[in-house]
Amino acid sequence: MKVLLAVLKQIHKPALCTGNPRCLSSGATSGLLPLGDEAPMVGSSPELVQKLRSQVEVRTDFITEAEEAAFLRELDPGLKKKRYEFDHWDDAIHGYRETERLRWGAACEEILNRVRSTAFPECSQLLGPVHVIDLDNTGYIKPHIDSVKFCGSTIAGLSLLSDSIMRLVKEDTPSEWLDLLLSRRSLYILRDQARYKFTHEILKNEESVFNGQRVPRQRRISVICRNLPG
Ligand SMILES: O=C(O)CCC(=O)C(=O)O
Ligand SMILES: [Fe+2]
Ligand SMILES: [Mn+2]
Repeated sequence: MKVLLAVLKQIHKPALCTGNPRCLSSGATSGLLPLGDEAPMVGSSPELVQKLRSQVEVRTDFITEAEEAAFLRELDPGLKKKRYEFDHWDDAIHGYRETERLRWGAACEEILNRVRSTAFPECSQLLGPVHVIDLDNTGYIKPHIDSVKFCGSTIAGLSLLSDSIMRLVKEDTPSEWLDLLLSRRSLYILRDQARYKFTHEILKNEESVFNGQRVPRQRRISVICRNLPG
Protein backbone atom coordinates (compact mmCIF):
# COMPACT_ATOMS: atom_id res chain seq x y z
CA MET A 1 0.00 0.00 0.00
CA LYS A 2 2.76 2.38 1.04
CA VAL A 3 4.49 1.92 -2.29
CA LEU A 4 1.47 2.80 -4.37
CA LEU A 5 0.68 5.85 -2.31
CA ALA A 6 4.25 6.98 -2.90
CA VAL A 7 3.65 6.47 -6.61
CA LEU A 8 0.49 8.53 -6.32
CA LYS A 9 2.53 11.36 -4.83
CA GLN A 10 4.60 11.24 -8.01
CA ILE A 11 1.47 11.17 -10.13
CA HIS A 12 0.34 14.27 -8.32
CA LYS A 13 3.38 16.42 -8.70
CA PRO A 14 1.89 19.80 -9.59
CA ALA A 15 2.82 21.41 -12.89
CA LEU A 16 5.10 24.40 -12.65
CA CYS A 17 3.19 26.34 -15.25
CA THR A 18 -0.17 27.53 -13.95
CA GLY A 19 -1.32 30.03 -16.54
CA ASN A 20 -4.89 31.15 -16.01
CA PRO A 21 -6.68 30.13 -19.19
CA ARG A 22 -9.69 32.31 -18.54
CA CYS A 23 -8.23 35.53 -17.33
CA LEU A 24 -11.20 37.84 -17.77
CA SER A 25 -9.13 40.65 -19.22
CA SER A 26 -8.29 38.50 -22.23
CA GLY A 27 -11.88 38.22 -23.46
CA ALA A 28 -12.04 34.69 -22.25
CA THR A 29 -15.53 33.72 -23.31
CA SER A 30 -15.03 34.27 -27.02
CA GLY A 31 -14.56 31.03 -28.89
CA LEU A 32 -16.67 28.93 -26.54
CA LEU A 33 -18.09 26.03 -28.43
CA PRO A 34 -20.76 23.89 -26.85
CA LEU A 35 -20.88 20.49 -28.49
CA GLY A 36 -24.58 19.73 -28.46
CA ASP A 37 -25.20 16.10 -27.62
CA GLU A 38 -21.53 15.19 -27.90
CA ALA A 39 -19.19 15.36 -24.93
CA PRO A 40 -19.91 18.43 -22.78
CA MET A 41 -16.80 20.48 -23.61
CA VAL A 42 -16.04 24.12 -24.25
CA GLY A 43 -12.66 25.41 -25.29
CA SER A 44 -10.51 28.33 -26.30
CA SER A 45 -11.23 27.76 -30.00
CA PRO A 46 -13.39 25.50 -32.18
CA GLU A 47 -10.21 24.11 -33.75
CA LEU A 48 -8.84 22.99 -30.39
CA VAL A 49 -12.13 21.40 -29.38
CA GLN A 50 -12.24 19.61 -32.72
CA LYS A 51 -8.66 18.43 -32.37
CA LEU A 52 -9.12 17.09 -28.85
CA ARG A 53 -12.43 15.43 -29.50
CA SER A 54 -10.70 12.19 -30.48
CA GLN A 55 -8.63 12.20 -27.28
CA VAL A 56 -11.14 13.32 -24.68
CA GLU A 57 -14.40 11.58 -23.91
CA VAL A 58 -17.06 12.30 -21.34
CA ARG A 59 -19.83 9.72 -21.08
CA THR A 60 -22.74 11.15 -19.19
CA ASP A 61 -24.67 8.74 -16.94
CA PHE A 62 -22.10 5.99 -17.38
CA ILE A 63 -23.26 4.45 -14.10
CA THR A 64 -26.70 4.31 -12.48
CA GLU A 65 -27.67 5.66 -9.08
CA ALA A 66 -27.64 2.08 -7.75
CA GLU A 67 -24.10 1.57 -9.06
CA GLU A 68 -22.97 4.83 -7.50
CA ALA A 69 -24.45 3.63 -4.20
CA ALA A 70 -22.53 0.35 -4.54
CA PHE A 71 -19.26 2.28 -4.78
CA LEU A 72 -20.22 4.37 -1.76
CA ARG A 73 -20.99 1.28 0.31
CA GLU A 74 -17.64 -0.17 -0.58
CA LEU A 75 -15.51 2.96 -0.23
CA ASP A 76 -17.07 5.16 2.42
CA PRO A 77 -16.24 3.13 5.55
CA GLY A 78 -12.51 3.15 4.71
CA LEU A 79 -12.46 6.79 3.59
CA LYS A 80 -14.27 7.97 6.71
CA LYS A 81 -11.40 6.67 8.83
CA LYS A 82 -9.05 9.14 7.17
CA ARG A 83 -8.89 12.86 7.60
CA TYR A 84 -9.06 15.29 4.69
CA GLU A 85 -5.64 16.82 4.07
CA PHE A 86 -5.44 20.55 3.53
CA ASP A 87 -2.07 21.77 4.63
CA HIS A 88 0.34 20.25 2.14
CA TRP A 89 1.06 23.34 0.10
CA ASP A 90 3.32 21.43 -2.29
CA ASP A 91 0.72 18.83 -3.26
CA ALA A 92 -1.33 18.96 -6.42
CA ILE A 93 -4.47 18.21 -4.44
CA HIS A 94 -5.99 20.33 -1.71
CA GLY A 95 -8.67 19.07 0.69
CA TYR A 96 -8.67 15.38 -0.07
CA ARG A 97 -8.23 11.89 1.22
CA GLU A 98 -7.30 9.02 -1.04
CA THR A 99 -6.91 5.30 -1.20
CA GLU A 100 -6.29 2.58 -3.74
CA ARG A 101 -7.95 -0.78 -4.09
CA LEU A 102 -6.96 -3.94 -5.90
CA ARG A 103 -9.86 -6.25 -5.00
CA TRP A 104 -13.44 -5.13 -5.29
CA GLY A 105 -16.81 -6.66 -4.47
CA ALA A 106 -18.70 -8.20 -7.38
CA ALA A 107 -20.92 -5.18 -8.10
CA CYS A 108 -18.04 -2.70 -8.31
CA GLU A 109 -15.79 -5.14 -10.17
CA GLU A 110 -18.42 -5.48 -12.86
CA ILE A 111 -18.67 -1.70 -13.25
CA LEU A 112 -14.89 -1.37 -13.35
CA ASN A 113 -14.70 -4.00 -16.06
CA ARG A 114 -17.12 -1.89 -18.07
CA VAL A 115 -14.87 1.13 -17.53
CA ARG A 116 -11.82 -0.88 -18.60
CA SER A 117 -13.38 -2.27 -21.76
CA THR A 118 -14.69 1.19 -22.68
CA ALA A 119 -11.46 3.08 -22.09
CA PHE A 120 -8.57 0.75 -22.86
CA PRO A 121 -7.65 -1.47 -25.80
CA GLU A 122 -7.90 -5.18 -24.98
CA CYS A 123 -4.14 -5.73 -24.97
CA SER A 124 -3.47 -2.78 -22.66
CA GLN A 125 -1.60 -3.53 -19.42
CA LEU A 126 -3.43 -1.83 -16.60
CA LEU A 127 -2.18 -0.48 -13.30
CA GLY A 128 -3.59 -3.11 -10.93
CA PRO A 129 -4.92 -1.01 -8.06
CA VAL A 130 -7.69 1.47 -8.80
CA HIS A 131 -7.10 4.96 -7.41
CA VAL A 132 -9.78 6.67 -5.34
CA ILE A 133 -9.79 10.39 -4.47
CA ASP A 134 -12.34 11.85 -2.07
CA LEU A 135 -12.40 15.65 -2.44
CA ASP A 136 -13.97 17.67 0.34
CA ASN A 137 -16.50 20.25 -0.87
CA THR A 138 -13.76 22.86 -0.47
CA GLY A 139 -11.16 20.60 -2.10
CA TYR A 140 -9.71 20.93 -5.58
CA ILE A 141 -6.99 19.51 -7.82
CA LYS A 142 -4.36 21.88 -9.16
CA PRO A 143 -3.02 21.69 -12.73
CA HIS A 144 -0.69 18.75 -13.21
CA ILE A 145 0.31 16.06 -15.67
CA ASP A 146 0.24 12.50 -14.37
CA SER A 147 3.67 10.94 -14.09
CA VAL A 148 4.83 9.45 -17.39
CA LYS A 149 7.03 7.10 -15.41
CA PHE A 150 4.13 5.39 -13.66
CA CYS A 151 1.14 5.86 -15.95
CA GLY A 152 0.51 5.11 -19.62
CA SER A 153 -1.36 6.95 -22.34
CA THR A 154 -4.89 6.70 -20.95
CA ILE A 155 -6.64 7.90 -17.79
CA ALA A 156 -10.27 6.95 -17.15
CA GLY A 157 -12.27 8.30 -14.21
CA LEU A 158 -15.74 7.93 -12.75
CA SER A 159 -17.16 10.92 -10.89
CA LEU A 160 -19.39 10.18 -7.88
CA LEU A 161 -21.53 12.44 -5.66
CA SER A 162 -21.01 15.78 -7.44
CA ASP A 163 -20.76 17.49 -10.79
CA SER A 164 -17.42 19.17 -11.42
CA ILE A 165 -15.36 20.93 -14.05
CA MET A 166 -12.15 19.44 -15.36
CA ARG A 167 -9.93 21.97 -17.12
CA LEU A 168 -7.20 21.00 -19.57
CA VAL A 169 -4.53 23.60 -20.39
CA LYS A 170 -1.80 23.18 -23.03
CA GLU A 171 1.43 22.92 -21.10
CA ASP A 172 3.48 25.33 -23.21
CA THR A 173 0.55 27.45 -24.49
CA PRO A 174 -1.79 28.40 -21.61
CA SER A 175 -4.12 30.27 -23.99
CA GLU A 176 -5.21 26.85 -25.29
CA TRP A 177 -7.67 25.28 -22.89
CA LEU A 178 -10.66 22.97 -22.75
CA ASP A 179 -13.27 22.68 -19.99
CA LEU A 180 -15.15 19.42 -19.47
CA LEU A 181 -18.38 19.17 -17.55
CA LEU A 182 -17.97 16.02 -15.48
CA SER A 183 -21.51 15.37 -14.38
CA ARG A 184 -22.19 13.15 -11.40
CA ARG A 185 -21.97 9.46 -12.49
CA SER A 186 -20.17 10.28 -15.74
CA LEU A 187 -17.00 8.64 -17.04
CA TYR A 188 -14.20 10.73 -18.53
CA ILE A 189 -11.31 9.42 -20.59
CA LEU A 190 -8.11 11.34 -21.41
CA ARG A 191 -5.79 9.94 -24.03
CA ASP A 192 -2.54 10.71 -25.79
CA GLN A 193 -1.89 14.45 -26.25
CA ALA A 194 -4.75 15.39 -23.95
CA ARG A 195 -3.00 13.35 -21.29
CA TYR A 196 0.65 14.20 -22.09
CA LYS A 197 0.60 17.77 -23.43
CA PHE A 198 -2.17 19.31 -21.34
CA THR A 199 -2.36 19.76 -17.60
CA HIS A 200 -5.64 18.72 -16.00
CA GLU A 201 -7.26 20.06 -12.87
CA ILE A 202 -10.58 19.97 -10.99
CA LEU A 203 -11.86 23.46 -10.25
CA LYS A 204 -12.71 24.61 -6.75
CA ASN A 205 -16.31 25.44 -5.95
CA GLU A 206 -15.85 29.21 -6.28
CA GLU A 207 -14.50 28.79 -9.82
CA SER A 208 -16.80 26.01 -10.88
CA VAL A 209 -18.52 27.56 -13.90
CA PHE A 210 -19.13 25.78 -17.18
CA ASN A 211 -19.85 27.83 -20.28
CA GLY A 212 -21.22 30.64 -18.12
CA GLN A 213 -23.29 28.27 -15.98
CA ARG A 214 -22.54 27.81 -12.30
CA VAL A 215 -21.82 24.16 -11.38
CA PRO A 216 -21.85 23.75 -7.58
CA ARG A 217 -19.07 21.47 -6.39
CA GLN A 218 -19.93 19.28 -3.47
CA ARG A 219 -17.95 16.42 -1.99
CA ARG A 220 -16.74 14.39 -4.97
CA ILE A 221 -15.25 10.92 -5.13
CA SER A 222 -13.37 9.89 -8.24
CA VAL A 223 -12.48 6.31 -9.15
CA ILE A 224 -9.60 6.27 -11.61
CA CYS A 225 -8.21 3.50 -13.81
CA ARG A 226 -4.88 3.86 -15.59
CA ASN A 227 -2.71 1.78 -17.87
CA LEU A 228 1.01 1.20 -17.52
CA PRO A 229 3.54 3.02 -19.65
CA GLY A 230 4.02 1.16 -22.94
O1 LIG B 1 -10.29 13.29 -9.59
C1 LIG B 1 -10.06 13.14 -10.78
O2 LIG B 1 -10.92 12.78 -11.58
C2 LIG B 1 -8.69 13.43 -11.32
C3 LIG B 1 -7.60 12.93 -10.43
C4 LIG B 1 -6.23 13.21 -10.96
O3 LIG B 1 -6.02 14.07 -11.76
C5 LIG B 1 -5.11 12.38 -10.48
O4 LIG B 1 -5.27 11.61 -9.54
O5 LIG B 1 -4.02 12.48 -11.06
FE1 LIG C 1 -4.16 13.56 -12.68
MN1 LIG D 1 3.03 17.53 0.90
